[in-house]
Amino acid sequence: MACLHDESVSSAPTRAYETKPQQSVIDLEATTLEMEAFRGPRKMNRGEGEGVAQKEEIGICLTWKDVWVTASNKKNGSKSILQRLTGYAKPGQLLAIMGPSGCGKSTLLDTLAGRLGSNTRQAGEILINGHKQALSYGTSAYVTQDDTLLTTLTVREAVHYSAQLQLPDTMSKEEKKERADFTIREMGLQDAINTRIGGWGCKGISGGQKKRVSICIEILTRPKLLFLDEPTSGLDSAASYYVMKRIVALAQNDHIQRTVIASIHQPSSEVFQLFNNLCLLSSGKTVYFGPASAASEFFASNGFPCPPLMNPSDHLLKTINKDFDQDIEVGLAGTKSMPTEEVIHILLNSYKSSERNQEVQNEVAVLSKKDTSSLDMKRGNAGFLNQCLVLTKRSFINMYRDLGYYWLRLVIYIALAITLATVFYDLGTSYDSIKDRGSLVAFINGFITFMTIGGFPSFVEVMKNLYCLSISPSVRDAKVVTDPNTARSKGYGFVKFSDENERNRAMTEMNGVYCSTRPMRISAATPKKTTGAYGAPAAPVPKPVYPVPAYTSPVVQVQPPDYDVNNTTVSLLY
Ligand SMILES: Nc1ncnc2c1ncn2[C@@H]1O[C@H](COP(=O)(O)OP(=O)(O)OP(=O)(O)O)[C@@H](O)[C@H]1O
Repeated sequence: MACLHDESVSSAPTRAYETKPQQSVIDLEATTLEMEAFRGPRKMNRGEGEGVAQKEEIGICLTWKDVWVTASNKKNGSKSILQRLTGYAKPGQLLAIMGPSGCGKSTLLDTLAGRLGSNTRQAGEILINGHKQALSYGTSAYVTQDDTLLTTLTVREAVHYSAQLQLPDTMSKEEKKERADFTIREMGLQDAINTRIGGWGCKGISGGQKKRVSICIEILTRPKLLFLDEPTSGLDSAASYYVMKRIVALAQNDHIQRTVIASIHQPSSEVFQLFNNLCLLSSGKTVYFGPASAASEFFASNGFPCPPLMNPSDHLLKTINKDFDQDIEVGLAGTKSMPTEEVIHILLNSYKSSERNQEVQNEVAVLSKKDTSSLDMKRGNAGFLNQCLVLTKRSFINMYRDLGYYWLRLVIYIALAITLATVFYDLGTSYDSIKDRGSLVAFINGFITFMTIGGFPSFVEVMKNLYCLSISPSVRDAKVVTDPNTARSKGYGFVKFSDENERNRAMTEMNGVYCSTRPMRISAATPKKTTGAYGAPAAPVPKPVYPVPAYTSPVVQVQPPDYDVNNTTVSLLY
């Protein structure tokens, strides 16, 4: 069974928030210095490396060779998205994936992270340190383009709660807090630590800070491989620069040589200089792969030099963007006169036959043969009971601060109670009063049912996650844990597997795998119980409400609170 933590449970329409000043660029510079000081000799936390001495951990070399991705749909048949891509990402380095919109940047990132959609097929070889292996929980992290944060929490709360949930029970609460605080500092967020995240209807931290909070949460487990999808989207050039600088600092961390792969739209020249390697795509093909600093030279050698004082990344993207080729015909494309199709053709052929391409093939061959089998791939997370307690506490804080969800409902219920009491006052004991009482009960039931519809969107989000799990042939049963009073999802659920082997396999292979928009956090839902959580009586036999169209017959069911059918269960958080 699976325990899903739902970040999206009740995002508030209106909230009060603390008025902490926004972090400025100057603050960020100060932060960098503070961070360096903070990074000085320190005792390692448990989980960062079990020993006291700091030793450099083995990094992750990711290589991919001749990767093809095709997507198919009923209307258009199959379409090739990526074609014969070869490349590598090394520890301590930042690889940027660039290209015009729709060229396949996100698809490449998803392919490498193993989170392609079900309507896609992939071919080719993707190796982690020379081995074909799944990325397990804690080894890698994926920061999506959209921030999924609870808007009512402060930065400190958001990161602390995530640390309590993600880090193993072998770490004490204090150690988890220390890790969270260190990570907040690492991302330069200490000045905004007590500011609420904020969202629609209430201003909280800035977009760049939100992005850094998302990164913070993802790197709590100290992943060695970090995927970032458009980490600078929606940010101004200064904020983009400081976010990227933090990311580079993460890659070159003292004792974890992280491998960072980021898809990026439009880097400024300063941001461009931060990239170690660049993968430039056009319509799913490699136009250039190699050191970012040599990309302009490659273009110049093919007759497309970067004009003086122009941002090199702007030049690269402008040269291979064919979306606006009709502008050439009407003379709106400035000095550009050759059709872009032709330009791309020249560059693709030139790269294919270049020494650079040969170097990349050789490097991939060398990295693929490297034996680093001692890579630690398994990491634990918090126990089931601990997760339940943390989630309940966090959910309570979220509801308490959410004007729409909690306080407005309270006011509505009080107003309704007064109205009904006035209308149905002094019914008496006559035969007619029985009908009146019946109407009153029917009205209240109808009203409460109507009010619970507000929780439906978050319920759907959790169902999506459970569906992902339910399509596995080994899954026998799944349920979302809901509030018995409101029918609203509590943000987690359970999945039951056919046997313990299947459960153990799922716990190894599915931890951290993306379902819908978030990574799953799976752990054993023990101990076996005959009563509900917190001493509640055992749940009644569940009523199936959500049939899953699968080849076995797993059924996602909605049940009243937490109980564990048997020990072949896992809890799942996201
Ligand atoms: N699962 C899919 N099914 C069908 N088509 C897909 C699928 N995934 C991606 N595509 C198509 O592949 C192309 C590349 O998409 P992708 O999202 O990788 O581009 P991108 O370079 O990240 O774009 P942007 O920069 O605008 O985000 C697009 O035309 C997209 O419609």
